[in-house]
Amino acid sequence: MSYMRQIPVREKNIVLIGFMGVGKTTIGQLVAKKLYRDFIDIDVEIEKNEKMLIKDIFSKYGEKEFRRIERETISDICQAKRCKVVSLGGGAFQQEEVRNVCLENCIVLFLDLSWDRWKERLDLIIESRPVLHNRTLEEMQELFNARQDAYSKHNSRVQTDNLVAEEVADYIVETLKLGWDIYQPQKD
Ligand SMILES: Nc1ncnc2c1ncn2[C@@H]1O[C@H](COP(=O)(O)OP(=O)(O)O)[C@@H](O)[C@H]1O
Ligand SMILES: O=C(O)C1=C[C@@H](OP(=O)(O)O)[C@@H](O)[C@H](O)C1
Ligand SMILES: [Mg+2]
Repeated sequence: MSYMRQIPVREKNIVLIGFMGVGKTTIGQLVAKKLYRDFIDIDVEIEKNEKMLIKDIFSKYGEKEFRRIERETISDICQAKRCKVVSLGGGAFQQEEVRNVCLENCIVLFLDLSWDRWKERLDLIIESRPVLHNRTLEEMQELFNARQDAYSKHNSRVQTDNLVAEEVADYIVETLKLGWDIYQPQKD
């Protein structure tokens, strides 16, 4: 086993994962403010670095290239930074390298939302999420279901169905402070 320097828990980045539209960006910002930490949204980092919107990266270079950029951005940030709150894009955790780097270096929180509640948010998010374009609702549900396996690798899960964003953020802060429900996921 390679030698790895342990990161003190209170310095670990807090990483939010979950399907697109569950609230990672909105809630990540709130959690960062409540914990007096900097907030990093991986999609915003990518847009800044590439000087392009995510949907334009998809249309110009394709999803495969977006995933490469996404993987490298997450890997760099999760290894180099401390004490941040980091929101990933909803597809990032499908990549094994992303899961490994996050679970080895950070506290990974899964924002869970039921399919029925998620459907109600579709109009809010569809325009800026190219992965949803040209898919029927049934196909979106298949994608939603197919991704749950990757999200099951986390250190804690927050069920968000009946909570507004502020309530989810408060719950996360309490969870972190009191060490509720923080566990190690099973290995792949
Ligand atoms: N807990 C919540 N309850 C209701 N609406 C929410 C909640 N969290 C986020 N939203 C709304 O859902 C949409 C998607 O949120 P966003 O933070 O961009 O999600 P993600 O980053 O996971 O794709 C936004 O319009 C946001 O205001
Ligand atoms: O789930 C996905 O494949 C994606 C989710 C988006 O982020 P959010 O989860 O923040 O919407 C963004 O990274 C990109 O549009 C692809
Ligand atoms: Mg987001």
